[in-house]
Amino acid sequence: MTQDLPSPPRLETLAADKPISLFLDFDGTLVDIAPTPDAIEVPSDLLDKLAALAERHDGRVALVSGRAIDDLEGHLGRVTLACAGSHGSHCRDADGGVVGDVPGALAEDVLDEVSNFAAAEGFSREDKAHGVALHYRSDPSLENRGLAFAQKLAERHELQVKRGKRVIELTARGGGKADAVRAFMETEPFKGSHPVFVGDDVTDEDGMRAATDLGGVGIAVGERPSENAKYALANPAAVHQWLGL
Ligand SMILES: O=P(O)(O)OC[C@H]1O[C@H](O[C@H]2O[C@H](CO)[C@@H](O)[C@H](O)[C@H]2O)[C@H](O)[C@@H](O)[C@@H]1O
Repeated sequence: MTQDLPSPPRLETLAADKPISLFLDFDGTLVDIAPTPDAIEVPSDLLDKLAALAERHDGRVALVSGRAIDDLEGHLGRVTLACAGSHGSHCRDADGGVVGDVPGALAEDVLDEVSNFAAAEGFSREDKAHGVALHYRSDPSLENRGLAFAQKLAERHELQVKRGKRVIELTARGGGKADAVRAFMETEPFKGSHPVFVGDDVTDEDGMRAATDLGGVGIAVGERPSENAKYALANPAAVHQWLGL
């Protein structure tokens, strides 16, 4: 780990004087980064362990992922925790009820343009209910071309561009991991607790900032220097250990 941040106190210590909520990113935080989105290795008991963690914290655990919720469920099974997909565009409570506002899907002509560009330039495309991602892990030299394309398209269609690990994404404006944290924190069982956001990527900075603003902390995972984290953990294995999964 290259960043100069201390390890967090033990989870039990952090939760000793005040109720905390755990907001957990998925890729790079709970599972290791893999060559393609579908190649991740997800322990078969991960969801059960997360459910047990949620039970220990009276339901105050939420997954906050860039992936669409359907995609997460394809890897984990039916998620019975609070959950935010597509970078916080779609938030669901533990009973499946919608939390906060949900933006619409991207317009067909935008999706067609992204699809044509991806096919012509060698990106791998990931469609989501509330956005679309262009992956270039197999050829990092595509980054600048992908970014220029996404920025122009975002300007023309009033969308936002999100950056991640070897991925460029387009989503509707508004929404994000900060909004997801804030929306959950206004509802039970999160209300009145101190949010702890754990994540590894650029989009997680928003979640960490929101958690800090609301009296909690951010925990960065891995080597990427973080502007908003107070603590750091080396990798997903260290996250599992810290969470007691
Ligand atoms: O917010 P997250 O849960 O961390 O999701 C971020 C993106 O994760 C996935 O892409 C990343 O992980 C892939 C598997 O390790 C990797 O192949 C890819 O290069 C990474 O960018 C996911 O596919 C995206 O939809 C998420 O936005």
